[in-house]
Amino acid sequence: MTDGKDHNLLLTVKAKNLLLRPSENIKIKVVGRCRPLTPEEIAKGSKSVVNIQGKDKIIINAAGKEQSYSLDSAFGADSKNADIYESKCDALLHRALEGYNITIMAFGATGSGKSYLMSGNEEDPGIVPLLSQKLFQNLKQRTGKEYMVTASFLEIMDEKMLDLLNPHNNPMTLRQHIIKGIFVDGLSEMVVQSAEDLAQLYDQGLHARCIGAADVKAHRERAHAIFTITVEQKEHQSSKIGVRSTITLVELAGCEISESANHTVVAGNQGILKVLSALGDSKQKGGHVPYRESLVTRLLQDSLGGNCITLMLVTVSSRDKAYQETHTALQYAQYTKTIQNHVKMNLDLIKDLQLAKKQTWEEKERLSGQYEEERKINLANKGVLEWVMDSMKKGSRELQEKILLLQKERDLISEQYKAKRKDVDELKEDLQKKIMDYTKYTESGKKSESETKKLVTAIHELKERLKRETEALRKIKDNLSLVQARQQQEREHARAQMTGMKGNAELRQKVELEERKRMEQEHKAMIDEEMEKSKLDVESELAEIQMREADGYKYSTKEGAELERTLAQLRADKPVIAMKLQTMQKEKEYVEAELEDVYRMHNEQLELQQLQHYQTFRRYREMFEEQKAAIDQRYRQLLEDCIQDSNS
Ligand SMILES: Nc1ncnc2c1ncn2[C@@H]1O[C@H](COP(=O)(O)OP(=O)(O)OP(=O)(O)O)[C@@H](O)[C@H]1O
Repeated sequence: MTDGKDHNLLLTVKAKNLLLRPSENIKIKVVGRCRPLTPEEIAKGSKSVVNIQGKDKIIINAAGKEQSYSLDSAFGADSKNADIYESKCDALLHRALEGYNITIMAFGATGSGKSYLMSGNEEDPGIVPLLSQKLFQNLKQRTGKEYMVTASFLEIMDEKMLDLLNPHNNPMTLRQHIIKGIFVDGLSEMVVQSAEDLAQLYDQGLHARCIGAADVKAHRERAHAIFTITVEQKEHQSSKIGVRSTITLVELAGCEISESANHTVVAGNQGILKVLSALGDSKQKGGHVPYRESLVTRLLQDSLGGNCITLMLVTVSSRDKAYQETHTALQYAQYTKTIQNHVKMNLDLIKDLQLAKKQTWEEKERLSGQYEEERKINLANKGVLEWVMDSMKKGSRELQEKILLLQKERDLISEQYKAKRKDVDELKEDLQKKIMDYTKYTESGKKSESETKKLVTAIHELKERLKRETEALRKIKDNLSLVQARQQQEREHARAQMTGMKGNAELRQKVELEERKRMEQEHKAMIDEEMEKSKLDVESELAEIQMREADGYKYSTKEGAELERTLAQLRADKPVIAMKLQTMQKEKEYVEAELEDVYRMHNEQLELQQLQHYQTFRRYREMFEEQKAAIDQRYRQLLEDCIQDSNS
């Protein structure tokens, strides 16, 4: 046994040995893919201005100019994703299995075909599903080797990270390790057993990308998605890890050039573009590379100029209106072509170099199991409980999509509601202030007719505006309630399906508990908001009474004014109480349904137990009868033997 100090020393020495291993210089390969015009673009009269010449040239013929870009390879509009995978990516997978880190990243303007290329569809599967299939086919053919495959899926948007496989709110930080390189501490790493598992995780992660995004397109323009597969291989029964490789599959945010004259680049990609320029632009080469300016460049530091074999897939649209974006993407592709990576094989990572205990296979399996439970609950928390349960059953896509769409619609309306609510509150405050000013003015005794008229007109105009805005707010709220009700209906529907699910009772219970908590939180927020609104309503009514009094309106008695105030308070309290009742009713119904489920499940279990008891009883009876028959037989035999003995 070594103590902590010796262990660290050993680690450093071994790490240094690894670092001293000679590296190979390999340039980043850049492959272009021009997508065809979509049917909608054709219908709108768009023209194609991009052509492929030979095997590696992309020609843009637009704005009266022809410009040619030379890449490592180029694929045209009629190419299939599988063509690109077979000729450009499969060899990289083999390098990964030898122990190299590889990265395949899709880069291009918004709508240029990055998702189509990386994810594809049923007829034309993308690079990620194709690579997943091939990975397991290859691993299965490696006799005498054990392997462990894990996957993680990260989204980076506006410098924030989201764990797409397990959307938790725990902190995640970028860390650097002397052997492992840069990694995200806190990101879930799931152990996968088959290509199907891997494809399902990827698919679920893609769904999670859209959850809660009001505008999916805008979201994807700004968000990077990084799917990482790690493969560890070792000889059977060996304690050495042997070969470890990381396969990083990246879909970068769309680099959009605005159609305006100043051609600004959207923020999502600025970090990447700066790094590509610093590494590849001959005018900037040799200078500082701003990796640390953005999360995505820090994370991809090894892929761009480090220890990794990298393939960049540049996607462009052939659409005439997109020609400027196409030029820009290809310009950066030219820079990328010249970037030199320094690649080493990740061999002989013996046990001492494992990243603490977390890296043992057993520990990874254990953690992955833990994440699996946690991620279902986290996904359920995001309002997609039914989707999680459903995708476990592998079916009913329609229902999943419906619930996701409703969630998005609800988020969108909630945003509208919040914005309108803010306007209305501001107007109310403004009105109160104006009324107060008016009261002070009337109390000052220096009344002039024109000034009074001006103040009163302003108050009336404000009141009219407030009325209109309040009406608009009410409509949005009705809309929101409608979507909420539809969502509730779908949930009930899914819940009914879910209750048909046998087994996994513990998980179901956990998910149900989370769902109930979520509902209670939602209700609390609704009530708080209604109370806040009621407070504002009362204040505004009181201000009005004050104005009436200032205006010389005489209540018949002093109590009259007081009564009016109390009435205002009660009027405002009414909707709060109604809402409390309504939410309590809903919670009651939910708990009743839950109880019914438990009762039914309990009965089913009871029946099952009775059946099992009966079967056990029957088995015992059979055994007893068999033994009784055997004893009878033996007794009879003994008797016969005795009779024979006495006769002889
Ligand atoms: N090779 C292709 N063949 C046929 N259609 C394609 C191809 N590539 C992309 N498309 C179509 O072009 C449209 C835009 O593609 P896609 O969504 O993949 O672009 P993107 O670059 O991922 O966009 P974003 O940055 O907004 O996510 C989609 O309708 C897609 O189906």
